[in-house]
Amino acid sequence: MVDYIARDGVALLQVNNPPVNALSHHVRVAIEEGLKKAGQDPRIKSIVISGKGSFIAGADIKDVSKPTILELCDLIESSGKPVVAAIKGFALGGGHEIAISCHYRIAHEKSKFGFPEVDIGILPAAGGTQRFPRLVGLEAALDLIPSGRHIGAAQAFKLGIVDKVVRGDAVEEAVKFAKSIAGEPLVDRRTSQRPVMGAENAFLAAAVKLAMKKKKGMIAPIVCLSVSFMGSLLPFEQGIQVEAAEAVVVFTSGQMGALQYAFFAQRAAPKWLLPCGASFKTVKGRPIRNAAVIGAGTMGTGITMAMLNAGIPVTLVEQDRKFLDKGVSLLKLLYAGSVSLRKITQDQCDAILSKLNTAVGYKSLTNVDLVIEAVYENMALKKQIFAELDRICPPETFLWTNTSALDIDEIASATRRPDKVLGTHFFVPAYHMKLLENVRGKLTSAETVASAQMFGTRIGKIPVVVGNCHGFVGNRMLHKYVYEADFLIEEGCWPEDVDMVAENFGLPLGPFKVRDLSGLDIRVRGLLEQAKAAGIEINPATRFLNGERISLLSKSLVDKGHCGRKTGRGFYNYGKPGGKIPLNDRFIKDVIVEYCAERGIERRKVAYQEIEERLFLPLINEGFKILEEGIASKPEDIDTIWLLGYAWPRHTGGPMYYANMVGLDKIYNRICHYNELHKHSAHWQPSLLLKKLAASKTPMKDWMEVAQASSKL
Ligand SMILES: CCCCCCCC/C=C\C/C=C/C(=O)SCCNC(=O)CCNC(=O)[C@H](O)C(C)(C)COP(=O)(O)OP(=O)(O)OC[C@H]1O[C@@H](n2cnc3c(N)ncnc32)[C@H](O)[C@@H]1OP(=O)(O)O
Repeated sequence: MVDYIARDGVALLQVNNPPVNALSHHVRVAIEEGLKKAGQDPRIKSIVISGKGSFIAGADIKDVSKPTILELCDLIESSGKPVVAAIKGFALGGGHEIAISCHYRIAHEKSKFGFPEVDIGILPAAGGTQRFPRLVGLEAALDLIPSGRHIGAAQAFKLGIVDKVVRGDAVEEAVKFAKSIAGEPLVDRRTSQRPVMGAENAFLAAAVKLAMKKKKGMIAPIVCLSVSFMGSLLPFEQGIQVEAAEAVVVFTSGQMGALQYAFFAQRAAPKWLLPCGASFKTVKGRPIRNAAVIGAGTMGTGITMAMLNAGIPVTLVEQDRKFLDKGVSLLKLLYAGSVSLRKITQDQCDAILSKLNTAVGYKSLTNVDLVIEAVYENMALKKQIFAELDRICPPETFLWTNTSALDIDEIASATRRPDKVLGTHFFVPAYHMKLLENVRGKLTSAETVASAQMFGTRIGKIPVVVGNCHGFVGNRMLHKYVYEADFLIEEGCWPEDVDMVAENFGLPLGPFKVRDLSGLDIRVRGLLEQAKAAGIEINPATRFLNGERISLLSKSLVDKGHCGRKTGRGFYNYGKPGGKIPLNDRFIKDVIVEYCAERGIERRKVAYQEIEERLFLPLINEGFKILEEGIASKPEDIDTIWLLGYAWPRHTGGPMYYANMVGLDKIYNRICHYNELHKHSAHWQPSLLLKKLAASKTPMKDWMEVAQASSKL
């Protein structure tokens, strides 16, 4: 766990706990033993702490509550022999706290530093909230501790975290340095003994405001701020007492469990398993050497960029030169923006763009490993494209479709290779959003799934395999939330009432602000197409479609020119087309009241609790139906989709984890209650799996056993 290597008067303690050198209990004990051994050996004059491969990525998240890192940090700092941290890779969390307890820090130029504790719901409670401000000053500490942000070695040097940045072997350099400082006094090298620079509170309010915005609803960042600030006014030992007392607050808040769950859920989600038993362990994917994207709209260019950024050569294809040129200009503009923001250099930008080819028509696609079609959502068009691609592309080429809801099997039926057809549901903007829903059809092969998962990871996404149904996992659940939001308005809420509840729950924007952003006309068009497909003519009195309650409120607004932000008015008034600040509007309220009156809907006061339950319970219920049907293979997949694709508040773990926290029996009873009241909405019919799990009180880790046993009956 920790190798002890004594050489020329220096004891090198090298942590060896793959994959990331997490500080498990045994590692902590072994470092302590090494320090004691070195302290007692008169031949040893100085000590170096390093990690094999990387430095230390922090406490082991599985046993984070064992509070011995604090003592370890004190032991390091109080050592009579100089201790030097040799940092390669990551010095995070408890690893960072160990580094700043050392008397000196030598770092490789590519190393990274940060306090990600807040993102798993805790504090740097091994003295980090007290030592760090003493090392870098209060302003930088109040920026870095609550944000959880990683910084590179160059910035760490500027801030005074590291004493020297090296290009070569950090351990060798540290050992050399440790020898050179043997016997030197350490008084001013003990971080805890320094005063806090910049302890005036002018920037405290700004830091609190920022933490409330960026880490909405999370307790740990705010506690970090207050503890670091209070500590700056106190002697170190008293600051440590405050830190310990506040650590209990975050450790017992419930958010820690949810955030730790989210951390592991996100890492478990790419590990796929199909109902046939094939899995990431048994099937290898085929690497993608080159690809083509059909469609140079927002999605197509975004997907192209995601691939180019990962070094995959891409041919961007359109049927019309004008559209192609427009897409390429947009793409070049985005890269130019990255250059001017210094996210990439001009040379990197040129290297990326050198891998971009363009084509009008599909004829040139005779030598590609993968084609991703990203035209607009129209089944007939997609089938026509797939049939043509099937004729032109080599038989082994994967044909994937970017769709957010359409039937993958029907698209695959247009080809002679349905085993190589799969849905890749990217989220907007596709070059940035981390989530990729990989949708397997009935005939999609395990090799295709494995290849899509490998591809997703390569382009920097978290890929999650889901089954084929309307809307897949994310949008299928979202639709229920959107429906209920509309019904709440019909029944008496104003848009701002509903949005406030959703935002208080932790979502960045409520459903109506989101709708204004994406455009009301889009949903209305979808609804009208659905009605047309069902052979139903919509008229002002229509309230049901195929026996299901629908709301045409958006249509009434669109008919009056309210299409959202782009027209300056939607559910809110934005002052001008393209305006960004939503204002409540009497005229919009009049439209709502008139709409209800025309349909004889009596408006009433809807309580806060009802709004919250009606927004989130149908979505959760749908999640259980998705598990029951095998559309998702584990609850972690659903939660990952919601955390990454829909900005679900991370400190509640995701909808399935949240349901488990609230209690499945309570969730089930409330769904039954609303099912009694809303017979015309199938989304209130309780999931059978939820019913079983609630009755059996099955722990979350065993839900899938119950789901699988039920599906075999
Ligand atoms: C009652 C009151 C008591 C009060 C007592 C208070 C005491 C508290 C004292 C101290 C506080 C200190 C806390 C901490 O240090 S918390 C941990 C902080 N560190 C992190 O959050 C880092 C998390 N890790 C990462 O960000 C990344 O893993 C990475 C950047 C280091 C590397 O990324 P990458 O190369 O992409 O690898 P993966 O993320 O895929 O990880 C590989 C593998 O390793 C597992 N893993 C990573 N980090 C940890 C960890 N810290 N603990 C346990 N396991 C970890 C990860 O799950 C992957 O596993 P796999 O899926 O099985 O392969």
